[in-house]
Amino acid sequence: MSIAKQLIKIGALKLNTEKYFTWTSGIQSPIYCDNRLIISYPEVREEVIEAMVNKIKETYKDVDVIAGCATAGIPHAAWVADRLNLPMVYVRDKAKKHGLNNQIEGRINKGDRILIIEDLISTGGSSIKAANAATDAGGHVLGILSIFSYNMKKSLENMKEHGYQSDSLLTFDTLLNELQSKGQYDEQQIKDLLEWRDAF
Ligand SMILES: O=P(O)(O)OC[C@H]1O[C@H](OP(=O)(O)OP(=O)(O)O)[C@H](O)[C@@H]1O
Ligand SMILES: O=C(O)c1cc(=O)[nH]c(=O)[nH]1
Repeated sequence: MSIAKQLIKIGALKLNTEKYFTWTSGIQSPIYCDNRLIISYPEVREEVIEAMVNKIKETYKDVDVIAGCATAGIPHAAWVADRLNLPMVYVRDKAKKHGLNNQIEGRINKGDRILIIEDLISTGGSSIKAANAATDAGGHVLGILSIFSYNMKKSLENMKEHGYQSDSLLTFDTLLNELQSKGQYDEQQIKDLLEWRDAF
């Protein structure tokens, strides 16, 4: 089953046009995709890991270190790193205020080729912040691989501005097609959602 179908099946998609969701960027959105649910479904996470591993073998075969973007990217990074027998790190959104004051947990050696694993990209702000931290730590970021992207202009511009390649297993457009073909959302709802997304 496709990842779009799986996300719909496990109830990861929430639509509420009455009360908008607040995203991490502050954007108010009628839709929320909770990819965190994937960890509770072995068959879905297996599909995600396999798709990520295939993408890495095809596009990022020189990668040295898999980096999970905290928090929702961490489990996927761990499973992928394990499958590829590669070192792993994870990157917090900011440095800890106690202990070793680390932003990155795990070891990055100078020149390590790093792939950032993220569960979802809206504006791209979180994954770019993680990629910048990995670069500051001496790594060379090959790209950012996410499960899902809204494909907002904002994120595409942000990635370009920072010079990061970005790939997603699934985009908003494909997901909406799936929702429409299942008859879950009608044509007008799909049109409204696309218009809303295109405003960013
Ligand atoms: O592309 P962006 O605009 O940055 O938005 C996407 C980010 O938002 C969510 O994380 P959240 O901040 O909710 O934290 P979590 O991963 O700890 O759940 C998601 O997991 C991404 O990291
Ligand atoms: O941008 C976000 O914060 C965000 C959007 C979304 O659909 N799902 C999510 O987990 N975070």
